[in-house]
Amino acid sequence: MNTTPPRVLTIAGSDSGGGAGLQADLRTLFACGVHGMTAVTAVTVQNSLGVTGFVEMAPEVVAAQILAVATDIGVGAAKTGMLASAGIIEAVADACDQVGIGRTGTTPFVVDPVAASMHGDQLLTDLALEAVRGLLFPRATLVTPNLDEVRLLTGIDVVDRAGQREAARALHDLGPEWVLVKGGHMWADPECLDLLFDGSEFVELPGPRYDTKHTHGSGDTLASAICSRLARGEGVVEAVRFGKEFVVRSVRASYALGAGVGPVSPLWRLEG
Ligand SMILES: Nc1ncnc2c1ncn2[C@@H]1O[C@H](COP(=O)(O)OP(=O)(O)OP(=O)(O)O)[C@@H](O)[C@H]1O
Ligand SMILES: Cc1ncc(COP(=O)(O)O)c(N)n1
Repeated sequence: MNTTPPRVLTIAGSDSGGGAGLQADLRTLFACGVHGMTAVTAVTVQNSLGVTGFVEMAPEVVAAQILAVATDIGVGAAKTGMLASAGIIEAVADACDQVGIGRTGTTPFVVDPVAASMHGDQLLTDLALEAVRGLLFPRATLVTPNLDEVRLLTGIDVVDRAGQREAARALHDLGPEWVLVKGGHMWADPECLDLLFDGSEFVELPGPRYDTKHTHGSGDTLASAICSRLARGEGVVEAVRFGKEFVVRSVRASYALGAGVGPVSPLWRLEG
């Protein structure tokens, strides 16, 4: 009999182009040696040029998927991606409470507050932002906003490293245990510095900025790689260091796809 690997649940939307969303999560989790499970929130019509539409799942179906896998298979860590609406966020918060995911329980919970695609297509209604702040952030072990999401959530327009620290403090005040302010969108910075904060100590995670436009799915890849380590029982700092190294190598391995933006690739982990 083989040993059962660690299990991670992603609560996210489908990207028909296969570069982001739950497809990026599943391939990252696979490359990290983890059994991935999905609670599908929405199905997007998407390719390398952007998102042209989506349909949402009914909130009770999202909740039922979470309960089905958690009560049978078990969840070592969970993450959220595209959540689409306030109704889905309420259902996710309630289902997570029922099965011990997040700070009301013991299972690490990573909230990636996806608001729009990298092409600027909206993936969350304006009303749902308040639910992200009020219902998800206080339950999160770790939140991983990019700088556009930081602006939407806090009103802070981060343009330099001092602003990144100010934003980390403001986000921590919303209730998560840890905050990771990602620096991929700090375009003037020659590096991609991600900043981790637990309310008292800052941990800087420096990294190169590769000269490529093919970074679709980098946020999902980072959060999934982090979850693969949290599900093994690692601490947040160790898991985030692993995730950062993993995503850097995945950006380096990114490839062109279609006529637009290609995805980062976790496939480097499976080669050789
Ligand atoms: N060009 C790049 N070279 C190296 N690392 C990068 C690059 N762009 C982003 N990253 C890293 O990828 C991760 C995701 O960062 P980013 O700030 O772009 O988040 P995101 O907008 O949620 O990602 P995406 O929307 O592309 O899925 C971070 O660790 C960031 O530092
Ligand atoms: C279903 C889904 N989830 C998340 C993203 C964000 O990824 P990106 O910012 O790389 O477009 C996306 N485009 N689609």
